Amino acid sequence: MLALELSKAFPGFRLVLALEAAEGEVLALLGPSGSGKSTVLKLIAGLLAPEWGYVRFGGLDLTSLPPERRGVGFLFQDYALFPHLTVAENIAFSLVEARWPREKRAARVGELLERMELLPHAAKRPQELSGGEQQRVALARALAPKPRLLLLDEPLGALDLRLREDLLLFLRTALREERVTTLLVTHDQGEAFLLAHRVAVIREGRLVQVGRPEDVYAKPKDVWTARFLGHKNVLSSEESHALGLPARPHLLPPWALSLGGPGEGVVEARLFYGPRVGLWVRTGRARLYLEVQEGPGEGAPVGLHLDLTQAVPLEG
Ligand SMILES: Nc1ncnc2c1ncn2[C@@H]1O[C@H](COP(=O)(O)OP(=O)(O)OP(=O)(O)O)[C@@H](O)[C@H]1O
Repeated sequence: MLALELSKAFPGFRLVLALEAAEGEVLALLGPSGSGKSTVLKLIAGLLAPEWGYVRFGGLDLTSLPPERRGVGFLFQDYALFPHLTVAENIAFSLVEARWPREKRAARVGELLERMELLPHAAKRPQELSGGEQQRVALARALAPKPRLLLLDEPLGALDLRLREDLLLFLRTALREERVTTLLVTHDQGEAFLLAHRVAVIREGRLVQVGRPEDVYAKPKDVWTARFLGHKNVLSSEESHALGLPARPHLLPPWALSLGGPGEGVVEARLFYGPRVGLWVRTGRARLYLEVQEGPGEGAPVGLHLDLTQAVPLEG
């Protein structure tokens, strides 16, 4: 198990955080830019020293160990592959350093080349690879020495959208197959939801909420978290009251809205996303968003059915 309690201050910023992750768990640290996610990873890796606190992993206190003795693998945003080494040599690099015997090394590299679908590229140099392929090599290199704890900082950050999607599913399988305890930093809630067993939402150096993706999404703690997780129907106290809910902020989750009922709304915007259509509907009492497979055009009158029993009260 990974357990940590850490505090670190920079001018204008303070991190105070306690977290736990089970053996083999993928835990995502999800927060906006500047919330302190990378700082947490650096503290765990030993690249920064905390003001106070500890990092324990597998019954061992890592807090005072230098980075190289922590048994932690990491993949940071600006991963740099060694340009003069082949793909296979890049992956083997840390195994050579750690003095793995030749046969064991070859077997592990072969296993990772296969798992990462890099076999055809084994003898190439990094500059002959696409961005996505390079990213897979970097991941294989981080996994090679079988770290017990893996730290990933925006592992898909530098890639374009389509590559991100491909690699996302790939990474998901790799982490689960390797069963390595992983802390993953991202500002993208979709990425966190897909990759992680649990998500820790971080804001301004503090933990806001932690839980399974499904639970955090369905029951965000407060208005900020609901918005950050991508919810569109976050009602103010006034809007809640106008809809017949108690006068405090509420979330209407997507499953609380459907088309139908008396046509008291007007489609203000119709957003075509391909597999789905987003509709912003203005009613006399609120402006609400829902997604449907097909929907009426802008300006069309439309009925909205709201299931208010699904409304989630939010802290302000
Ligand atoms: N070495 C440093 N010296 C001073 N301030 C720092 C240092 N490192 C980070 N900070 C500040 O600490 C805060 C948190 O930074 P951090 O990099 O942890 O955020 P983040 O959530 O990882 O952001 P991003 O998603 O943009 O990488 C920021 O305000 C940043 O400016």
